[in-house]
Amino acid sequence: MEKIRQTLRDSAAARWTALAVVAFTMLCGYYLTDVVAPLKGLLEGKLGWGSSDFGFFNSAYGWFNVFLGMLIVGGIILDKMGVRFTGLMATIIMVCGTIIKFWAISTHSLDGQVWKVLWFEAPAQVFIAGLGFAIFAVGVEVAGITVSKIIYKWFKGKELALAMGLEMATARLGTGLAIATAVPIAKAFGVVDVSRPILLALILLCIGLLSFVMYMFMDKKLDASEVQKTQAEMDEDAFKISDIFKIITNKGWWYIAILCVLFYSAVFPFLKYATDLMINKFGVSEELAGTIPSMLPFGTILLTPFFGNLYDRKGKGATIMIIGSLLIIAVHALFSVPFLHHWIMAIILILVLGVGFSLVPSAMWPSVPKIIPEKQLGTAYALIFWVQNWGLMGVPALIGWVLEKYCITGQVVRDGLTVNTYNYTLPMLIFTGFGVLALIFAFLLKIEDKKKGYGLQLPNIVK
Ligand SMILES: NCCCC[C@H](N)C(=O)NCC(=O)O
Repeated sequence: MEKIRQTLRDSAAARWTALAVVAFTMLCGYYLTDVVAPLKGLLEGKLGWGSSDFGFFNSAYGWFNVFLGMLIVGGIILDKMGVRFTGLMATIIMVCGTIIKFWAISTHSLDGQVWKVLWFEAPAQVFIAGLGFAIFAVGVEVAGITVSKIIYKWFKGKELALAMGLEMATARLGTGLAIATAVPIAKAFGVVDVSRPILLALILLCIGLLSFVMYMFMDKKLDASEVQKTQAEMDEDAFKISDIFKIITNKGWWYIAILCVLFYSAVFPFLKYATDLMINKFGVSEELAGTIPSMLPFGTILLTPFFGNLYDRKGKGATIMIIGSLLIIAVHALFSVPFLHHWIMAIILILVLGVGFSLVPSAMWPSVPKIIPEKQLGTAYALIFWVQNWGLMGVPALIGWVLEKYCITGQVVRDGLTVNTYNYTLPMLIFTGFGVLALIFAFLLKIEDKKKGYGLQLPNIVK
């Protein structure tokens, strides 16, 4: 009887260790991504950043990923050069971008300078910090698609959605820690220093880089344990530029990409303003304001793997995405109601948002390999991230602009610093609108799945 060949993938210890190592790198990346958001008030009071400066800085996340198409380039590099090269390149880029951002926030050499670049006028510090963030964002996004491909490599036909859910949960731990710790770290030792949390993030990222180097050894071992392909098979499997055309002419892929941009636009940009929302609408003190939004990522830490596991075993991926979108709509709509301003309500809504934010990603990312073949997977994920980055870039800037133009209600002195107060009804209605559109695309995806038989409603584990 022919013996079934075992590879390193078949060792549960090896594949879960590989997951833990790359997930830690993502945790470090997400910490830096979100560490500035809770500092909005301090940036306004200490460094003179207005809401539109803050929105402009946050939009830098997409400058290179979107306009220079760096994410797409990253996806192509991933499919051509493999996960080791691309992951290492991405983590080094993250570190470089963070060094620039840290310098911009900590230096006084840019004080008083205002630059005008294209249509945008902002303090030089905002531009340079944005430049660092934009470079970092290329790294963290390319790392994200690389890690998705790594997980697929180790977990296909096994606990794929659970593994992806656990990776996202670990990354969200980075977001939660960033939101909860940024203000206390900036205010530690009795001296307010907004660059201090960024320095901590930089140190974490260097450890994340080392962690990825460790993964590279595991990846080499995995490749060595698998059946070596013949030249003909390798040629057949090689990624071709024409594959991009195949991806973007796939209706199912478009539905996922559009659902992704709409859904994430209602969550990540919301998180950037959530601390400020807690202060302005729910009257929470600045010290504690980050605690409530930080419950969202912490809530998703258990639920994303839980729903991933459910998808692996029971299927119903498209339905999971529909329910998640419904929850997002309900939460943002309730956040926009002016008379619901008790902090307990804020906690309840954030927790429900956490459920919605666990449901959609736990089903969406593991569904991509059901629609797109493995050799195009890096590019397919990269293109989805690219579409998504339009939202991650545009929506924070839009909300910052809306706040400054239509929502200022007065000024207060907090910790000796004069800052604006805002009415968040309009921004929350905008977030609700994204949820409604996401729901429509979740339904369209379900219909397309029924037509094409992608198997989104089927379990991932092959028995
Ligand atoms: N604040 C981090 C933004 C990461 C965006 C990334 N493109 C992504 O969608 N990753 C999957 C996830 O659910 O975090």
